[in-house]
Amino acid sequence: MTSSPAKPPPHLLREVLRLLRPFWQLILLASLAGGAGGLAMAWALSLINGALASAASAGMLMGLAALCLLSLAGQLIAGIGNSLLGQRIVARLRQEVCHRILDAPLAEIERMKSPRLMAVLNGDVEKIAEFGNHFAGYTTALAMVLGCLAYLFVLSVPMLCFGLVLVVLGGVLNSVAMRAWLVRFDEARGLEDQLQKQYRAIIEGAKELRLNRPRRLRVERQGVGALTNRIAAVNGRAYALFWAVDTISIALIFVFVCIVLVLRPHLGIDNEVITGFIIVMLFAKGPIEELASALPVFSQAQIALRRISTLTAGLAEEGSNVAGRHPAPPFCDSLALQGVRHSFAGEGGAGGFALDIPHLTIRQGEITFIVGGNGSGKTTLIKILLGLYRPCSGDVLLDGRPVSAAGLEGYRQLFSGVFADYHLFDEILAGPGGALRVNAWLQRLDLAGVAAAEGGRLATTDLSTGQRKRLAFIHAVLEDRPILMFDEWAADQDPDFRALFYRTLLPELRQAGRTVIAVSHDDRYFDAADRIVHMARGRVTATESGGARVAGAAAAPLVVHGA
Ligand SMILES: Nc1ncnc2c1ncn2[C@@H]1O[C@H](COP(=O)(O)OP(=O)(O)OP(=O)(O)O)[C@@H](O)[C@H]1O
Repeated sequence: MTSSPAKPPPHLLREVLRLLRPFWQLILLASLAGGAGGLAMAWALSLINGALASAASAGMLMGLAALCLLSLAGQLIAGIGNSLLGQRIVARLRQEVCHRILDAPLAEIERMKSPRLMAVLNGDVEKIAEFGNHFAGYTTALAMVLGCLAYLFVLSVPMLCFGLVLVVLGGVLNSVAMRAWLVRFDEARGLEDQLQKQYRAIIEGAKELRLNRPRRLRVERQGVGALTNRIAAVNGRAYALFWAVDTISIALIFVFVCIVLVLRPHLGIDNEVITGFIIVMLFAKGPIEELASALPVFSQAQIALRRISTLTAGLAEEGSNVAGRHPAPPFCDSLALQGVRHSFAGEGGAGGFALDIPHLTIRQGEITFIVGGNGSGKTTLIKILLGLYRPCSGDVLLDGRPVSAAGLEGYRQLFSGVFADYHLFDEILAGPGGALRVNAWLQRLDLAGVAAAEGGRLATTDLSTGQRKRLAFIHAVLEDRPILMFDEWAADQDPDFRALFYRTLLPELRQAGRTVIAVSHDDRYFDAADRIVHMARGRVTATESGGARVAGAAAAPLVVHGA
């Protein structure tokens, strides 16, 4: 079972072009409309300038009205087109990031840690959404500025040169400043990753923080307080720089207007050209300011896009095509691990962990318990058996045949279960007769009074810990998969439900032809298993038959491995 390795992060420009490519028709339409609007506006400015210099004729006024209409229509179409474009790109980006997270091997998601993933989903994607929301305004402003330059070109080449010098000066100034504020925004973004951890602590640690005042003060002052202040200071410096550059850019416009006025007698350029230049400069001030205000948002979007590309490139793909059909393969005889080794590297001086299973068989239609001390590797073994972790070496065998990478998605469809750190979905995916079956199970597990189900959706999942776990059991059973896995399911059930689980539910599942793999510490009920796999320090130390098939079945002897 192999996955394609993580790729190096793509070049930013290539990434932007890749995102834009599917929308080229919309981009073309919006650009043409924006360009036409900008040119019409430039032409209208020239008519206004002409009308100021001489009396306006009726034809000129009609032409001016037509050009204004054309300019407005161009702006409208470009605005709507670019808004749609911005929104579609953001939607595509959101879908892509979610897809990459869903498609990545579980081990990588666990390695990335949820605060980092949440920071990308909530922070970076939203930063790009913010840029996307203003995208139409920026492109309209750009069309206006280009239209103004076009008018200057028609008006007089020296005036165009003045305009271009102004644009180049402003551009150089902004790009130098942009480099400085990119560094600051990047630093702030790094701090935001740490802030996500603190957010998680104040939400998930709500109980502990209310009980422990010194810890709460630590989180509040040294965690959230210190981090938010540092982010504010770093972002504040970046924005101060932006406003300084913005003010200088606007001042440049006035300086150029003054220079032209002062030099007018020496330039030998007639008055109409000079007034045209001044009108254009003052008109272009608004769009130029709008474009300048785009730069910090653009810088932040650039950082966000780089982070998203680095994250998604860092996530290897399993290559599972979930859109295709992946029926579960038949399961007739056994699941087995053959020569499986898997290891976790230790972090910060910790020793790491290695699982080493030369051979292990789980028989179809049996109840197998996996038992052992904390940290002995039971959950890791389960994740390998269910195809969630790919072992570093060795094979997972289904009915004696190795599960290939291509068959992995189908193989996983053989299982449902309740993990120790399960997630309770509020929609129950039960097949035909779903509602009736859900209600019957709710009755049976004493949940009918607290958790009603309507249209396959649970009215509430705000229940006690044990009740939530029973709901998770209902989810797992109603998925009708041939193999069910329970990781310490009964640990938080009361004695009655614990007994129901081991003495009634598990035997019923086996009776119905299901295979059950359960991690358990309940040695009182070990006799409920057909087979017990003992683990210690990442190895299977013994397998023995339980007492489940009592009534005359000769208990197989304890087989001690590696003794
Ligand atoms: N994602 C991971 N990254 C690094 N180490 C891990 C990871 N998951 C588990 N480990 C390490 O592997 C070892 C075995 O963990 P595992 O969860 O399989 O034990 P377990 O037998 O299920 O324990 P418990 O009975 O406490 O649930 C532990 O020492 C743990 O620190």
